Amino acid sequence: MKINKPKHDVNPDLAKERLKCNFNIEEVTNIIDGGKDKTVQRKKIEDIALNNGASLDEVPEECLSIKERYENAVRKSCVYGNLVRNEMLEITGIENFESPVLRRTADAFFKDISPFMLHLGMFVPTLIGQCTPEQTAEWLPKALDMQIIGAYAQTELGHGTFIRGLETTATYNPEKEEFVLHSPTITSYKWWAGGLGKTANHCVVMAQLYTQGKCHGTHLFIVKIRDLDTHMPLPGITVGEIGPRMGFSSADNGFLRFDHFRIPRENMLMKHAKVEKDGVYVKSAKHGKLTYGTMVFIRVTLVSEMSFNISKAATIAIRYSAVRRQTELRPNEPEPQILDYPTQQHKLFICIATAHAFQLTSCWLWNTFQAVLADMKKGNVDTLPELHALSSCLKAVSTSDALSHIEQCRFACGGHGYMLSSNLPFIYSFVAATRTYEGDYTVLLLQTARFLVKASEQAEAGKKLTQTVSYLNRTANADRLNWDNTHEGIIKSFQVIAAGKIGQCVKSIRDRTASGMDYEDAWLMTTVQLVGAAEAHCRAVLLNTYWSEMRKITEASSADVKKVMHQLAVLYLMYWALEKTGDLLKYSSVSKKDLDELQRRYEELLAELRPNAVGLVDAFDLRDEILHSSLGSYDGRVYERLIEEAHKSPLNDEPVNQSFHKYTKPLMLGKL
Ligand SMILES: CCCCCCCC/C=C\CCCCCCCCCCCC(=O)SCCNC(=O)CCNC(=O)[C@H](O)C(C)(C)COP(=O)(O)OP(=O)(O)OC[C@H]1O[C@@H](n2cnc3c(N)ncnc32)[C@H](O)[C@@H]1OP(=O)(O)O
Ligand SMILES: Cc1cc2nc3c(=O)[nH]c(=O)nc-3n(C[C@H](O)[C@H](O)[C@H](O)COP(=O)(O)OP(=O)(O)OC[C@H]3O[C@@H](n4cnc5c(N)ncnc54)[C@H](O)[C@@H]3O)c2cc1C
Repeated sequence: MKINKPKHDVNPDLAKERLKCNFNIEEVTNIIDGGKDKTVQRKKIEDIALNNGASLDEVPEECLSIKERYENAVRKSCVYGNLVRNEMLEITGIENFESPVLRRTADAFFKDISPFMLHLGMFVPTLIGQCTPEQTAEWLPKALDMQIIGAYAQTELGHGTFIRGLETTATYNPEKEEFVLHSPTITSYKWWAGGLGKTANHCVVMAQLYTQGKCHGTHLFIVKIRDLDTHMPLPGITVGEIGPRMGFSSADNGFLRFDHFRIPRENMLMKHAKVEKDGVYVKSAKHGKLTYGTMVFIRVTLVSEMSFNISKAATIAIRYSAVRRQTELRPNEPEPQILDYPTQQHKLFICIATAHAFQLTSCWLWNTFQAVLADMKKGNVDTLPELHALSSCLKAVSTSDALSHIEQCRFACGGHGYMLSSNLPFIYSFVAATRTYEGDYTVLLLQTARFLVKASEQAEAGKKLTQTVSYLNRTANADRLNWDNTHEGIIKSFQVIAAGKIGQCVKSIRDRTASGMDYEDAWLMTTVQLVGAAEAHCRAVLLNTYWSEMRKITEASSADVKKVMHQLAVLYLMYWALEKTGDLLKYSSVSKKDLDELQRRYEELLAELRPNAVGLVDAFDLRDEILHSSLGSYDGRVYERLIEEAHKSPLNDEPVNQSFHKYTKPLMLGKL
């Protein structure tokens, strides 16, 4: 594999690490990309970006003012958008406009985020999923060609989670064949939509549909909000940016208020329901939640997005840990590389394993999603509830785990990890938002819990369950599992933990209703347990999927690659078994001796993986221009880069800042 040659000598410690690596890095890269041809395609697309000015910021993004950051991000988005439409989509195929490769390449342009991300990320998928064929023909080519730029405006100031509580109204007027969009209250302001504030000229709006005097619940509408020539907001539209946030600093999350704003009838997205010219409401969907389709799609894609973000953080922290030396272990001996500390390995190797676990699970989830779409095309919506339950918990757990692993990577880099130039704070604040957006962590786990409680009751009634919950059929009446210290044994024990927790929830709800509580209150009182049960189910799914997909995908691999991929998966199983010892003690016959043995094996495994650590992150094949990190670049010139970045601080533009003469000196002289 052609590695982009570093311009400088590689740090000697990092160079030695690469010599220690005992597996074929390229083979692992191919596995991560999904095949050799995919690696070639990815590199070709990355080359297009890198040869066309990506990563060329004279002043680092973080040193710019809010306005400058936004303007710079728009400039780069236009260069990038143009490359996407003219060159990159030709390689991926237009149907793969959401390809992870495009997403990954975007990072070569944006350290933070593109104000156009939601255009490709949510606006286009909504058009694809929610339009009739005629509407698709009208809107999609314009959107893909970026003749129109869109946002997804669902959340309001008063409601994000509870979609049915949204207050924006779309009232049909049959005389004019128009909908009137209106924001009746302060809490009905649309709030948060990415790109809505200043960038978008169109948006998809979720609003309560009224026709013939009746409310039919939330539906989607496409709305032009700005003049395409002047970009001025249209009369009846108040639109702006919501203000600085923890991250997303180069984008324009927006607010939007409608004042009796009129749109043609044809602008209701009518794939699943429509309003006839005379105002008659017709529902064609066989499932009530198909208008939520874009959210399911994004939840599915976020699992792979989390894999990518953990792999970036792990690459930075592991390369840095190979370069950094700290603390004398024995007098007069050189200070060890911090990567030699088992505590450091404990923080970091799980990140490599998790990146693989999420990548393989995301491919499996994507295939499941495609199968459900195919079912729905044939009119069968029976598989949707399982997909909703699965995508909800995997979105919740993958974003939450990614966040805590990325924070560990930052801790692992000590003070330098706190520097924006390390890129870890950017990665962290980007991922922090994913735990909330597209469905809050707790809320989504409670969605999964609804499905699990029903499944558990069906298992109790002797019904055969679908694949991801079929373990409930086997474990419904199991009390404590006999501990079996094999890999399959660990996976089974997680299924027993999940089944036990779900069973306990069902019991709590029944006990509470039996003592006179109504079902809603009994459910509410049990929600802390229900969240735990859904998380446990998700862990069982993740462990099982990672293990079985890893075995499948490495079947034809070389012995060394097989070995190291196997070691990572075992590490993942052991890490989580040790994290959940309380649950294991409760739901299996595991003994203190078994757990001590597991801990010993885990520590040995860390040592076994140690020589391959740098090779494993090199296999993620993240070019420096995508990584944007003073600590994580391929050549390991950590200290030189930290100094170079420090010199870029605008505060170093002059030797004395004017504030000295204005304020400090008068203070020193008692003249203030
Ligand atoms: C040009 C250059 C550009 C450069 C760009 C770079 C390239 C980029 C390329 C790609 C980028 C990809 C990255 C994408 C990044 C995306 C960023 C996204 C940003 C964030 C966007 C948002 O956040 S949008 C807003 C999202 N909002 C939410 O998620 C809200 C969460 N709430 C809900 O989903 C629901 O309200 C609820 C599920 C919590 C409850 O719903 P509701 O109250 O209506 O229903 P019930 O509780 O009564 O449930 C009824 C019944 O229905 C079931 N159900 C609920 N939802 C679904 C569903 N979606 N599908 C199927 N079934 C569902 C529910 O479980 C109940 O079932 P029962 O059988 O009755 O139990
Ligand atoms: C960076 C970012 C970008 C975003 N982009 C967009 C966008 O492009 N378009 C868009 O429409 N939206 C967007 N959002 C909004 C996002 O989807 C919502 O913030 C998210 O769905 C959570 O809703 P909320 O803010 O109303 O939180 P709330 O629902 O108010 O949550 C607050 C707390 O209450 C708890 N809670 C709420 N309901 C329940 C319940 N039923 N049971 C138990 N606990 C509950 C939650 O767990 C949480 O702890 C974005 C948000 C962020 C942060």
